[in-house]
Amino acid sequence: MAVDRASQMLLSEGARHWREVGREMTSVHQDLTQPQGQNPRNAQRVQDAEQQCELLVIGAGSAGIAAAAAGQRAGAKVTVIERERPGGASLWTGTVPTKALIAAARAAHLMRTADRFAITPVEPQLNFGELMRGIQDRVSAAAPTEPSGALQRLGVDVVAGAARFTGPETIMVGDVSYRFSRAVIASGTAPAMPPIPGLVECNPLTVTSFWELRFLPEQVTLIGGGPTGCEFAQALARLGSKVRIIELADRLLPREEPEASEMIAERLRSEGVEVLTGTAVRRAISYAHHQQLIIAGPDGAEPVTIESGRIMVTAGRRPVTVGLDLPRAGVFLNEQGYIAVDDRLRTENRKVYAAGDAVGDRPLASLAELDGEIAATNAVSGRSRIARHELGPQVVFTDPEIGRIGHTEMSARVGLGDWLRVRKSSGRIDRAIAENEPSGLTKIISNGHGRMVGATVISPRAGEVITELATVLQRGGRIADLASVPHAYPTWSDALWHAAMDDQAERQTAPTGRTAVLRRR
Ligand SMILES: Cc1cc2nc3c(=O)[nH]c(=O)nc-3n(C[C@H](O)[C@H](O)[C@H](O)COP(=O)(O)OP(=O)(O)OC[C@H]3O[C@@H](n4cnc5c(N)ncnc54)[C@H](O)[C@@H]3O)c2cc1C
Ligand SMILES: NC(=O)c1ccc[n+]([C@@H]2O[C@H](COP(=O)([O-])OP(=O)(O)OC[C@H]3O[C@@H](n4cnc5c(N)ncnc54)[C@H](O)[C@@H]3O)[C@@H](O)[C@H]2O)c1
Repeated sequence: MAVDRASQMLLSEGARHWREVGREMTSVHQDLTQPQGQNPRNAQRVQDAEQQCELLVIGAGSAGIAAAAAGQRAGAKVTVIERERPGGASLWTGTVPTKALIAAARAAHLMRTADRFAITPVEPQLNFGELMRGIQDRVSAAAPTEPSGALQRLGVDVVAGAARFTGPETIMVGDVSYRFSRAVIASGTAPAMPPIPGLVECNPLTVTSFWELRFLPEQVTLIGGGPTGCEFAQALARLGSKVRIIELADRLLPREEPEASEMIAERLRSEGVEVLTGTAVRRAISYAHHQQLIIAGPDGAEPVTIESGRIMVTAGRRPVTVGLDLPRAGVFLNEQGYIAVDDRLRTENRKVYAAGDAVGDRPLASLAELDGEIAATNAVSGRSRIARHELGPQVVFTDPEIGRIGHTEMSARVGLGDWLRVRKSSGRIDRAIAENEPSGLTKIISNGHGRMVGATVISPRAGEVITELATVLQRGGRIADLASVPHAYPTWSDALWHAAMDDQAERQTAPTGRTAVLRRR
């Protein structure tokens, strides 16, 4: 069967095969969608039109692949429907290629700033086309190591095409109908396009189309200063573009600690990026050879017109639900437009679960994988596992990196109220001194029982450092535990240990016990 051939192809090793699978799937899909009579294979298809499957997964991104692997491990026969390429946004346009771009940009930055190590600095010569080809090679190389490796061994059926619900237990792909016992929707997100008049006519770049560029734009204006905007702003500036970043909120990275926003804005400015916060883009205008933006600053000043260079939209993501015909399945969206689920990831249709970015919350590849696994095991084995996203660390891969787990100070005050303790230290540890790195930040927020509820680390490799705290939080979050574990010296993780030790010392020396050192709000 053609679909089985596609599935067989998926089992084969290597990045090139992924592309071939994509092409093969496209042709399978074309076969399936051609009018009957033009293709004899369709006659057979229509005869056994309704396929039965135990667990049907829509989307083969991080969440879908994890769901399929977990479902198959739990004993179900799993079918995955994917309309583009298995791997999803994380592999092809998001997590993996951005980190490859950032690594190249960092090399350029080190060359330019080598004088801080008494090495003659040089202005790097960039071959952008070669860089982009190299990034694609690295993405392809990462493909077999994605969780899809598990699918390869487990023998999940993979069907190419776009899934659409036709009822509470049925979906269509092309003209083939599938009846499922359980389903997991893992359809992900796509770049959001803010409703700015004239923007679409300017054909702005997005994180999806960026990877098709063959020349580095001389000038780029990024609209949106979240993680994507900040990572791209720094990388593009380091590679040699003249970069401007416009953020609607009054600071970059508005979901992070204000100290993180400040440090990143300062660093970006020092590397030549123009940072405009509290700024609204009123209109975009496309001319034959250039583009302009009309922007309005925070102070109620008159709007001004600026030359934008190439525009890139990094203003967030929107869930991919159009075309799924969710109401036919009795699946509904929440107020933000994401698929509404309970904490066990079940939709209002008890047979249908949803996972990953499509359910909103915290759109991260690591959490999408966790979601996928939980949704599939709950669906197949009737368990009631809860997705605890607060235990998942997240990282903004700027330089310095910003690692966070759990609450920020602000969200802790709103969410937990009284008896918060905030321990801040500059991160001026021996490793930073040895490497001549400027100070960073370690901020640990704990409750009155000495248990951590959130932390932010700003330093080189903060992504590795923060992950240690996931284990601490999982085991109850006692800061005393963190302080009691020797940390290798001199490492960046040392900053955590110092912060924990300071916290312990302060608690013990508080003259009148708890109230003396805790701030009541
Ligand atoms: C620029 C950028 C950088 C990022 N960096 C990081 C990072 O450093 N760390 C991190 O943890 N996360 C990062 N992320 C987030 C991460 O990429 C996402 O959280 C992750 O991809 C979500 O996985 P998902 O499976 O939920 O959705 P997706 O990866 O979007 O997969 C959804 C899949 O469903 C398919 N699909 C949709 N509709 C249908 C349909 N009707 N029928 C069949 N198939 C369908 C799509 O084709 C797609 O393959 C980044 C994202 C971006 C954009
Ligand atoms: N390192 C990482 O883990 C990483 C990196 C990139 C993206 N991601 C994930 O992908 C998701 C999307 O990231 P993102 O940065 O694209 O989106 P985001 O929603 O996190 O940030 C978008 C930013 O754009 C701003 N914005 C929105 N409309 C605007 C407008 N009209 N003008 C100016 N600014 C505007 C918002 O205020 C916000 O700060 C994130 O939630 C994140 O989880 C993760």
